[in-house]
Amino acid sequence: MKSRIPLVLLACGSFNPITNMHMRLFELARDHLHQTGRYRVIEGIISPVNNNYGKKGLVSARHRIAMAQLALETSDWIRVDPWESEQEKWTETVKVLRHHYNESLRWLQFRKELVRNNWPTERTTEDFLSSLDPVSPELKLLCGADILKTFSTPNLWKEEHIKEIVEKFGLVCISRAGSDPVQYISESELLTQFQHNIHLVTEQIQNEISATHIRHALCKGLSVKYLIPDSVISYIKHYNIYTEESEGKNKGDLTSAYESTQHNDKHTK
Ligand SMILES: O=P(O)(O)OP(=O)(O)OP(=O)(O)OC[C@H]1O[C@@H](n2cnc3c(O)ncnc32)[C@H](O)[C@@H]1O
Ligand SMILES: NC(=O)c1ccc[n+]([C@@H]2O[C@H](COP(=O)(O)O)[C@@H](O)[C@H]2O)c1
Ligand SMILES: [Mg+2]
Repeated sequence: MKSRIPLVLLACGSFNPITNMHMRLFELARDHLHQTGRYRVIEGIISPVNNNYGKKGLVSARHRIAMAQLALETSDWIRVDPWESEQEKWTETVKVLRHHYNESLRWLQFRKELVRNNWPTERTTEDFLSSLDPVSPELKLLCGADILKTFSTPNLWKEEHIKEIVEKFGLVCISRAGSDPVQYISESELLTQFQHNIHLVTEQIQNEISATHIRHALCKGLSVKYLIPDSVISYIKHYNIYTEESEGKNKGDLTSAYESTQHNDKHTK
């Protein structure tokens, strides 16, 4: 395992709320990447989208992050990162990838400094030194197949961003009911060109868990037990998060966040 490329998986999305399937995406991706014999997955990061994303029914990032933290208490390798949600506005996904990539390089630099300065002397055992991986980790975007479909939605993703995602970073895409990733790739010249950097993973135990279904069930007072962790159910009940009122939030027009970014870009050039 040591000679393999260290790899970090980043999943972007609403996580409104986090579901068991969101966490399974990481387990499926890690198994698949390990089976290639080339990678060693070292970390998983969940990045809940900014409040300004403008998606229908999107509740505050404060709650979405707290719920993800509770859900991830049972994982020793996946964590939630608030950076994206703390920005002033919605951040395009490629910029979130760039941020986390730079962070992983900074962390690597920091660890190299530790070794160079021979710190901590008491723990500078063979074991400790060998745990300081000198190889830069790769960072890949982890998503469900529905995201691949949105790449062809007019005005939603910039062409150069899709190119950077599939060329520089790479994609791990998990199958999802109703989505045909092989078809989306064949229909896109760009995705076809970089398909060697797109890992398609099939979930054999099919299900149709979606956060929208969970929210709708909660609004109707129906049980969501065994679809999301008990700790998250308790949190939702405690703060009465998903109600008809919360479902009515925003117009659900996803291009509005994108258009405001375009507008700002024009004015900062
Ligand atoms: O209904 P919405 O609110 O859209 O919620 P969702 O379940 O699709 O969840 P997110 O949008 O927060 O998705 C975050 C990521 O998880 C993926 N994902 C969520 N549920 C999935 C499932 O059941 N199978 C495969 N991918 C899934 C999705 O494609 C995104 O890449
Ligand atoms: N141009 C872009 O970078 C772009 C466009 C649309 C959605 N996204 C991201 O994809 C994810 C989609 O999440 P939802 O499925 O919850 O809408 C979000 O993290 C969002 O920020 C990115
Ligand atoms: Mg979704």
